Amino acid sequence: MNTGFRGVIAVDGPSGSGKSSVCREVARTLGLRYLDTGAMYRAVTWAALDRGLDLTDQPAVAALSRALVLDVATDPASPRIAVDGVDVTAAIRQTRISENVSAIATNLDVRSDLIARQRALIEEKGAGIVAEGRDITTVVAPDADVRLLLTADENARIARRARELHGNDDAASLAATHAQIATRDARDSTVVDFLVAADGVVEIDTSPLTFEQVVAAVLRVVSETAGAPAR
Ligand SMILES: Nc1ncnc2c1ncn2[C@@H]1O[C@H](COP(=O)(O)OP(=O)(O)OP(=O)(O)O)[C@@H](O)[C@H]1O
Ligand SMILES: Nc1ccn([C@H]2C[C@H](O)[C@@H](COP(=O)(O)O)O2)c(=O)n1
Repeated sequence: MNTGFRGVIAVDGPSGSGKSSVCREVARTLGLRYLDTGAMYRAVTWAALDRGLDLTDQPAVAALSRALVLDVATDPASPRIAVDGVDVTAAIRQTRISENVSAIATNLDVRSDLIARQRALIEEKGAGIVAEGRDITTVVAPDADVRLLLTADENARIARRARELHGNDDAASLAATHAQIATRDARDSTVVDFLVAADGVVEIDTSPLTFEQVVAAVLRVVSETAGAPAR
């Protein structure tokens, strides 16, 4: 479906709320670009580990971030990211990156650098985009045409991630996933608020909804606030 909507859709939410999967599908449906800002924090983490940096050395990590060439491809059918010419799309999903990315995401100088890059990507080409992360509705693109917060209760988020990572949501998988998600969200929320909707941001609680229902709910909000027809 290509509706003619060419605006900016900003989406935030905690880990496992469904941002990436839902936003990719919404972008595909509306014929928009798709920006996964979390992938950019992960790419800087990959580079810092690759260079053997101490992640707590904030000035050194920020200097590295500013020096990196980040190529971000925003086709929702195949979102990719490269660091200094190395495609790290798969590598940034490794557990070692998930375990270390909060050290980078809480580095305020890295945030300034990546926020500037994200704004440039959002404005690029004059084409519309769905951008998702933790601070898109509040900091990166507070003037977006559509602003959404996807939430889900912690149990739902942990079960989703356990099924994705371990193929099931038995007790052992839930316990392993709980530690990862809760620790990361707690650290990340020290620098940005992605748990409470800011003024003007529409919250969708995805806990009781299927993936398809969430996509439909987002398209409905887009239609209501920006005039693109819902499917
Ligand atoms: N409504 C839903 N019901 C069940 N599973 C879902 C739903 N939405 C997404 N999922 C699944 O939950 C998992 C987590 O979704 P996704 O990666 O999109 O979350 P996220 O908010 O982007 O998390 P993160 O910020 O950690 O990357 C994926 O396996 C996805 O397919
Ligand atoms: N705009 C953003 C996007 C992401 N982060 C942080 C939060 C996570 O720890 C990390 C990776 O994000 P994910 O791929 O899990 O969505 O980056 C952030 O602080 N701000």
